Amino acid sequence: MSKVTVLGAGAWGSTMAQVLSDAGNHVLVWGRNQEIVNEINTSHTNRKYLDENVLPLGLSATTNLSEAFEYSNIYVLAVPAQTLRENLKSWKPLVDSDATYISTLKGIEVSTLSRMTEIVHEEMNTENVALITGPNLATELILRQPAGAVAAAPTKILAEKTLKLFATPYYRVYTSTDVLGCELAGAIKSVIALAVGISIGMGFGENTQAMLITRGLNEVARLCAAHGADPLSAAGLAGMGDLVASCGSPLSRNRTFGEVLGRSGSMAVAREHVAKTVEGVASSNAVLEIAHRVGVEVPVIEAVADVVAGTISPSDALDRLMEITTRAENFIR
Ligand SMILES: NC(=O)C1=CN([C@@H]2O[C@H](COP(=O)(O)OP(=O)(O)OC[C@H]3O[C@@H](n4cnc5c(N)ncnc54)[C@H](O)[C@@H]3O)[C@@H](O)[C@H]2O)C=CC1
Ligand SMILES: O=C(CO)COP(=O)(O)O
Repeated sequence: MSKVTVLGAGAWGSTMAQVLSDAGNHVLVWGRNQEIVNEINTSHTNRKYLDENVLPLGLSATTNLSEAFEYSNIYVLAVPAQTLRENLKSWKPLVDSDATYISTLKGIEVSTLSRMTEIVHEEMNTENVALITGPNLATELILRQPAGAVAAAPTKILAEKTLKLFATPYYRVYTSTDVLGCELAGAIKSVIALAVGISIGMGFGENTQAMLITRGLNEVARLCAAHGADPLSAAGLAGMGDLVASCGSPLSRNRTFGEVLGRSGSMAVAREHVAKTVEGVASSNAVLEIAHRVGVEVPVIEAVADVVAGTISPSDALDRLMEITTRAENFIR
């Protein structure tokens, strides 16, 4: 049993806090919104993000950063990807120098093309950084529906430590030392879920979705291989697992955003409809640039990045995808 601080009181921070609490840890959640923090402490709910679900009664929350960082030296990060660096900079004077950081984020920083664990390395000057990722829709996990995840860290010891922190009878956590592959897979799935959503919004069915998911998986594997990561991470929970969950579920915010975008053709309408964290929108161009940097072709990701940028319509993007000359269907090439 450990003491753990969860940084972020949105859908995912609150869900991770419940899992950690169920796993027997003492958990304090930090959030910036006083009303939400009060609600967690008094009625044990977070209605804005998690409807009427009742959180563990032992779970408490604070807006006080000093209190949050004094509480423990295990910090679970659950803020949006694009704010992580500025958050870490402002938290730095308060953190324990021996702290362990566990990222739960699924995005790429637009301004630097950094992965989330790279940002923690850079800003906090530590190697003690793990991540937990996989097919984990908050709205299902908060109901304690059975789910699996992968805890990835640079060392087996840290990966095992992360597994032990999170594992519960309903949350099966596997380990990996392929941080790069697992993290890239998590960021890319957000983009592929947008592609699938767009196709649904355009009125297409399962065949189109299956093609986008499978070719999207291929893009994950090729990007992993080109970066020296294990391409087989693409076939695990972080890759295929998360693609199945996010692309297959109307609960995915990325898929839902894509659906509205595919139907309306308007980013403004989609933003209005899904006023939540939609990592694939912010990250699609960054993922594309990462691919271009290593010379990997990623047509599905490119189509999404162009639609999000407004340089091509959803239907022209799909036409473009369908016109690409097909080759042998190798998994990694
Ligand atoms: N919701 C889900 O099912 C899952 C989400 N994730 C990842 O978790 C991360 C967070 O997503 P969610 O919690 O779902 O989003 P959310 O939109 O539900 O909550 C985001 C939280 O971050 C806070 N926030 C926004 N800007 C901030 C800033 N500048 N500084 C500090 N806090 C700020 C918001 O107040 C809110 O509490 C994302 O990277 C997402 O991909 C990962 C797995 C599942
Ligand atoms: O990461 C998730 C599921 O694994 C959540 O997906 P969305 O961010 O698309 O809602």
